Amino acid sequence: MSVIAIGSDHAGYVLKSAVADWLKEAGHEVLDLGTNGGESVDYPDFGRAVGEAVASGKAEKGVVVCGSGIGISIAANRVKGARAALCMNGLMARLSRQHNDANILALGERLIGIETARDCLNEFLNTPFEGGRHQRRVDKLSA
Ligand SMILES: O=C(CO)[C@H](O)[C@H](O)[C@H](O)COP(=O)(O)O
Repeated sequence: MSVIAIGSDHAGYVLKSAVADWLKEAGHEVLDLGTNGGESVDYPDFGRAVGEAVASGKAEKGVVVCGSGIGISIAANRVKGARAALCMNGLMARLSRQHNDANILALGERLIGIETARDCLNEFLNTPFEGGRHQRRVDKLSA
């Protein structure tokens, strides 16, 4: 199985812990880049850490979580090579893989329920990129 980097701020810590458990259950190696508790921290630090782990190849994919998922997805996407997709349901996560070859899933702990988060993770991990016309567009993102 693959190495998956995870990171969150304080507002995403509980969901990040659940994500870590789900990933381990599925046989993945988890690279947990923090935060490690509920004390207030800044999401840019953790979004960047996960973005760098994925862009450098240290991890195959990543998952980032904050309260809304917005701030930490912005932070991850500032790293060249990171394609973080903020998803609110399984269909968004599936499309982020099929069309965008997303390599980081962003979730908002304060906005989605635990089962929806699990659906998002399953779609993100198990859906292949479709390539074809989408490859040309992803190449433009990288250029
Ligand atoms: O970046 C965010 C909002 O776009 C995240 O939801 C943060 O987790 C949130 O801003 C943290 O808020 P807090 O009031 O400091 O807990």
